[in-house]
This record gives sequence, structure tokens and C-alpha cells, in this order.
Amino acid sequence: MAERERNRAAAPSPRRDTLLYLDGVTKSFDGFKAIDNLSLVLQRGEMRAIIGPNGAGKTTMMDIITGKTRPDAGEVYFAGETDLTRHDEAAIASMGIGRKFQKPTVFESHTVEDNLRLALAGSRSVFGALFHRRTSDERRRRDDILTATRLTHRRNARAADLSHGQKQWLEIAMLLAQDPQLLLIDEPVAGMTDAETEETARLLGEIAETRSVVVVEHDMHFVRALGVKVTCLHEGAVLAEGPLDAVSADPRVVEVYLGR
Ligand SMILES: Nc1ncnc2c1ncn2[C@@H]1O[C@H](COP(=O)(O)OP(=O)(O)OP(=O)(O)O)[C@@H](O)[C@H]1O
Repeated sequence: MAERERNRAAAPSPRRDTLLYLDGVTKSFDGFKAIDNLSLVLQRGEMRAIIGPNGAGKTTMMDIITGKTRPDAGEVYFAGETDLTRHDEAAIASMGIGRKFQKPTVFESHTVEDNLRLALAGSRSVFGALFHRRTSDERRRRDDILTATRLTHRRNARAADLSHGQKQWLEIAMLLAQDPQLLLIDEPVAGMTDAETEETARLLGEIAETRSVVVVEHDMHFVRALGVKVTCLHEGAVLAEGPLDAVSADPRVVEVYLGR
């Protein structure tokens, strides 16, 4: 082992076993601190819900993790060792960080299955590279993803004919095609029916059995159904963090967010 490697292995590092590690992250736009000394740690296999008022910095935080925005200061590490501030968006996506924006961006005139086929073909995952030509494996992978996202019975439907909720699930399916280790999901249940919202909580819970998930959401019924640790952001920093009951009982959270 090279000396440098040995030193690194010996050095106790709080971030070594984490999947995502943000510490002291700051980002200003024209002198305004959108992110202000933000620290957030996600363990491998964890799902985390992020809440907070408009302008709290949730989107900017996701932009920093995915390489869309460079922080002015602070550490952003993936899987313990990879400094995300040194990589661009494409590199970060191919490392296994997938992002779903709020608005669905599926190909409306294509079927559900063709959308997924395109996503799998465009995927740079190891799986895709290894099994690209093996049709039976590809087919099985599509079947698995369609099952996971409750779309098996809609596989031949045009995306345009899906319900709003099903379009969101198709987006999640296309994200899964990239085989990400970490999924960042922005307001998945906005505009969904109550039944779709409940199903989305179950669906994400299942995904989080094998991957880590960060989900930004304002719908507190949904956040409760997720049953995971919650981080409330405010003015670019963590205001409160913990189980939903504790966070939602925090007077500061009530004042800036829930009480409104
Ligand atoms: N490119 C930019 N230029 C200037 N200001 C920006 C930029 N991006 C974000 N901001 C500002 O930074 C702050 C944080 O915005 P951000 O979108 O991250 O908040 P948010 O928590 O995602 O809000 P919402 O819940 O409304 O989506 C806001 O005051 C916003 O106006």
C-alpha cells in the first residue's frame, strides 16, 4: 500500500461510511446566501425527506449535489471519497446520482415501454454496458422496473394517456434505468391524487431498500407516510432534523414553515 493510501486508511474520517456528505457548504447569488454553512449527511441505504419554506435552498442544494451549481465553499462528498465539487453534471450522473425534477419530461407520444427502452439504452450503467446485447436480460430489467413503478399494466399505453401520477412513476422508472445509487427527487406527489400519493410513498420505500433517496416535498401527509428522518431547511441551513414528530413540533419549524 502506498504511504498516502495507508495514511488515508488510518485517518478517522466521519465521512468515510457516508453516501452523501455536505459540510459547511455556502453559495451566494449576487451577495445573497442561498446556502449558508449547510451540513447534511446521508448514510448508505437511507431515505431522507427535505422540507422547508419557499426559498429555503432545497433546489440549490440539489443543484450543488448534481454539479449544476458550484458552491463557494464547503465539502460535498459522494460515497465517502469522491469530491463532487470537482466534477461536472454528466460525470456526477454517471457516478450513480440520478435526479428527477418536479415536471415530468417523458416522451408523450411514445409508449411507456419505449420510454423505458430509451432510458435504458441511454444509461451508462455497468449493467447496461455488460448486458446491452442480451435481449432477455434487457426485457427482464424492463419488467422489473415496470413492476417496481406500478406500470406493468400500462406498458403499451402512450405516455400522453397516463394519469399525472403514472407519468411521475414513469419518470422514476426512467431514473431507475440509470441504476443510480442515490436518487434525488423533487416534489414527486404535487398534483397527485391521495391514492397515488400513498402508492408513491410505498414505491419509494421499496426503492430505498436497495438505494438511497433524497426527496424534497411540501406534502406533510406524504412525508409522514414515508416514515423517514426529516431535515427542515431554512435560509440555506438546517433548521431542524430528526423524526417528523419532533421536527414538526419544533417551534422554529412551526414559525417559519408549518404554521403558515
Ligand atoms: N441562479 C440564481 N440567481 C439568484 N438567486 C437565486 C438563484 N438560484 C436561487 N436563488 C435564490 O436562492 C434562494 C434559494 O432558492 P431555492 O430555489 O434553492 O429554494 P427552494 O427551497 O428550492 O424553494 P422552493 O420551495 O420555492 O422551490 C431563493 O431566495 C432564490 O431566489
